[in-house]
Amino acid sequence: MVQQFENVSPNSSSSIKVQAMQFAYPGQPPIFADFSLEIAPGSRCLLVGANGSGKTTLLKILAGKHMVGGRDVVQVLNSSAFHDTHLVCGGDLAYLGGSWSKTIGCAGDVPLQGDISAEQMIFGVEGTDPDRREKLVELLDIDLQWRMHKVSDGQRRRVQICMGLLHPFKVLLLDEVTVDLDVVARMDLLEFLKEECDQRGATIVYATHIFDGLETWATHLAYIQEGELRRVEKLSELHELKSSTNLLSVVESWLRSETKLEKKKPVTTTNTHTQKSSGFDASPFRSSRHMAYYR
Ligand SMILES: Nc1ncnc2c1ncn2[C@@H]1O[C@H](COP(=O)(O)OP(=O)(O)OP(=O)(O)O)[C@@H](O)[C@H]1O
Repeated sequence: MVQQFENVSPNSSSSIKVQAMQFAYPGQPPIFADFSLEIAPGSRCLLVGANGSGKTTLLKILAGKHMVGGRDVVQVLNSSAFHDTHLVCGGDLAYLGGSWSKTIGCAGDVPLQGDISAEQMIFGVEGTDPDRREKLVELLDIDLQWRMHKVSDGQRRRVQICMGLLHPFKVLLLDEVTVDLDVVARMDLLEFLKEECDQRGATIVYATHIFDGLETWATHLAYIQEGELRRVEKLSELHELKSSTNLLSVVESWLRSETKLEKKKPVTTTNTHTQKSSGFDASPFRSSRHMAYYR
């Protein structure tokens, strides 16, 4: 069944449309078996779930980094996320995830670092509007003289974010990129992204474990458990949020109840089974979800 945000009128086209998607990494059981989701233009959707639940995999699929099914299965802006390369090449679809390494290459086992300035990185992106570039450099408080191999993790992250936002995207996929930012940079960036949605109708999907300040920022929330879409709702209609102090405690209670369900399983089995399960349960390798911690 397709889950759709309630503010999408039947006639409006979705920015993102996933229909009955199946996906597995080679040699692995499927992460997504029958996954459907629609996101309306202008939405700021938080993607939440436990470590290993499939958030990064979903964002990468939406970003066209994995080929999944036919052309109709994963659609972004009415085009195939994987097949229609103009989406990414033209800048309409932007993905910001992962973190930059200081290493730009290696000679045998020896890592090599290049001496490149922030200015060279940012001005190296062609076809950008100088006013937008200046606004982003100022917003992210970037010193164009920074040498990229000498800056801090947060400073390097600012340059990465700046480059990713230079083109006025229509759909932006964010995979926990604010993690290294200080609180001022993070709040300023969130405000900028909100304006992009409100003023230009851009759509943002943001996977995160940090919920500070997001109660008023996000319009929607999608919750994934082990590749299954458990909830997708307007934030203003999330009934748990009305009786909880904040989003963090709502998501915490969801994830804690996942753990409780799993821990209950061995209790219902026979003694022999229980003993085996207990031994396995004590192992750090007991499930892919827990394996996520060791990556
Ligand atoms: N390249 C890969 N090959 C095989 N399995 C993978 C690969 N990448 C991720 N997985 C597995 O896919 C599942 C989903 O991983 P994914 O990275 O999408 O989770 P996540 O929700 O983003 O987790 P986190 O919150 O830790 O970032 C996990 O079980 C993970 O071990």
